[in-house]
Amino acid sequence: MASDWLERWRDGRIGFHRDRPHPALVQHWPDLKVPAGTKVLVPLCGKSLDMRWLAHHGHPVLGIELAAQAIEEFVAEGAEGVARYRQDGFDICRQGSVELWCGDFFHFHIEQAAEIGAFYDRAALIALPEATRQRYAFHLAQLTPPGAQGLLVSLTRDPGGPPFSVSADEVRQLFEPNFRVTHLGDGEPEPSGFRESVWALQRRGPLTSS
Ligand SMILES: C[S@@+](CC[C@H](N)C(=O)[O-])C[C@H]1O[C@@H](n2cnc3c(N)ncnc32)[C@H](O)[C@@H]1O
Repeated sequence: MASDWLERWRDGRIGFHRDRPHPALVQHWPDLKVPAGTKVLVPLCGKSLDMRWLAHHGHPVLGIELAAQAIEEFVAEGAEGVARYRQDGFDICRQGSVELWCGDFFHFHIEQAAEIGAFYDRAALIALPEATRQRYAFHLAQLTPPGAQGLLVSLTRDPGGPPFSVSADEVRQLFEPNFRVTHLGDGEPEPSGFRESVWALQRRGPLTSS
């Protein structure tokens, strides 16, 4: 629920945040061969430094995040000036080539996504309960044009969450209707019982709802 996430940010319970770019991004993004200049959608972006890594590698970034606090912390930790504006009900902060839309990912629609050509999901799918994950996969498909490439960092764990455990079968079942799905590998099991899995997704067309 939205209020739970806002509370987590307020209380500093953001164990998911990493203080350096995610190794799976650094390792696998170059293999996707997404041309520099392609705008990357980062759903449920938090204040992830992965966005700065993508920007540094020539990609305009569009992050969407519920918590204004996360966005303020992101821009406060950056060196460049910040432009602020409002569009279609979202408050937007732009810093360099990173624009951060504050609001609900499910309220972000195709008209606003016109220039998006790629996407990056680390800890977005797995932040959502099972019933919402189907909606997420379909919404992501609606926002991305045929041919768009993306990287997904998912996770399995003992029951509980968030983060929620999303099996390989579920990743395929969620995304295969609208994406070509390739399993790139699994991380080492962590002492916490978490184990990440990394996937390349490529948007097919046209859109299928099941
Ligand atoms: C597990 S964190 C991951 C953040 C980031 N991707 C990272 O790797 O650090 C999930 C984030 O999604 C945000 N969030 C949850 N539901 C959302 C929604 N419906 N729309 C936008 N952001 C959402 C939360 O506030 C939280 O910052």
